[in-house]
Amino acid sequence: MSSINYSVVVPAFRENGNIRPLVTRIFRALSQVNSPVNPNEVEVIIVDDNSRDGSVETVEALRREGYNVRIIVRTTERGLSSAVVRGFREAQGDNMLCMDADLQHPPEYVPAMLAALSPNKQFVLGTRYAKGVEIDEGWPLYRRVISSGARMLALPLTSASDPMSGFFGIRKETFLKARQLNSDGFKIALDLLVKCNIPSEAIAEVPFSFGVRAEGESKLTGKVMLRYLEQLAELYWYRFSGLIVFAALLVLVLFVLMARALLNSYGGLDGKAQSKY
Ligand SMILES: Nc1nc2c(ncn2[C@@H]2O[C@H](COP(=O)(O)OP(=O)(O)O[C@H]3O[C@H](CO)[C@@H](O)[C@H](O)[C@@H]3O)[C@@H](O)[C@H]2O)c(=O)[nH]1
Ligand SMILES: [Mg+2]
Repeated sequence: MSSINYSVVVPAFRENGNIRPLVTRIFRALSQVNSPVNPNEVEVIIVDDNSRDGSVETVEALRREGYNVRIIVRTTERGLSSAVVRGFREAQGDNMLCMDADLQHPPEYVPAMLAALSPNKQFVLGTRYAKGVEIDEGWPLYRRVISSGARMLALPLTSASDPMSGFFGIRKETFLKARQLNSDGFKIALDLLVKCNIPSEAIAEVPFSFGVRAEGESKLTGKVMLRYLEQLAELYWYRFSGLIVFAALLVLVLFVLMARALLNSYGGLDGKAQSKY
């Protein structure tokens, strides 16, 4: 039986410069005396979309040095969310974490994030909006505005304080229950929270200080933001369609009742007094 209990999944596109510091820092953090998680029970899975920038060679070198890391290279698919889903499907651990490659999610929080998962806490969310943590001053104002807007729009869907952080974990048993996942765009955490129907008491939150990208460039484009709005519309329908249909039926019934009352007041529906108008 595999002794791997924890899988850290990292979607990566053109992140070669960040992979070595990411992996070495994750395992260094796990090897600290106070780490709640045994590093020998952890695997790291990089899901790369055929970057061809030396990422494969970097991972091979790390493996030779003894780090439990592997890389999946996808050649026919692209996108952050679908890369995460692929990594989760291939993960051996019952406890799975998703984090970015660019060190904006500091690897030093990985032990606490992994340890927060348990049968009672099926989901863990790294949150940037809590006491004692901060967002790096170098993170641009326009990104802060977009992030706040995106967060507000998601408020009716989940009680989680920062479903947009991109730093989150889920238990495999819950992930396997997800139906109709939307693997487009960047917001896989929000999709999982809604589609797995995770109650607020099953969500653990771990405050973390959000950094700036170490190397390379962000892949968040206008198209990705548009996809987010489409995804929100789908999630609102998913969660509230019953309510929307009920409200529509209620309006229809009220309309019919009002129409009947109106017709009655003009002489009834029995045709005694035909309309003069
Ligand atoms: N495999 C794969 N990985 C991708 C792709 N696009 C992005 N990634 C990887 O996904 C991670 C996040 O991408 P960034 O380009 O760094 O995105 P960001 O603008 O910093 O946004 C991140 O932070 C936001 C928090 O403000 C998060 O909301 C967002 O989900 C993401 O985590 C990085 O490791 C990046 O390489 C893709 O098409 N394919
Ligand atoms: Mg980033």
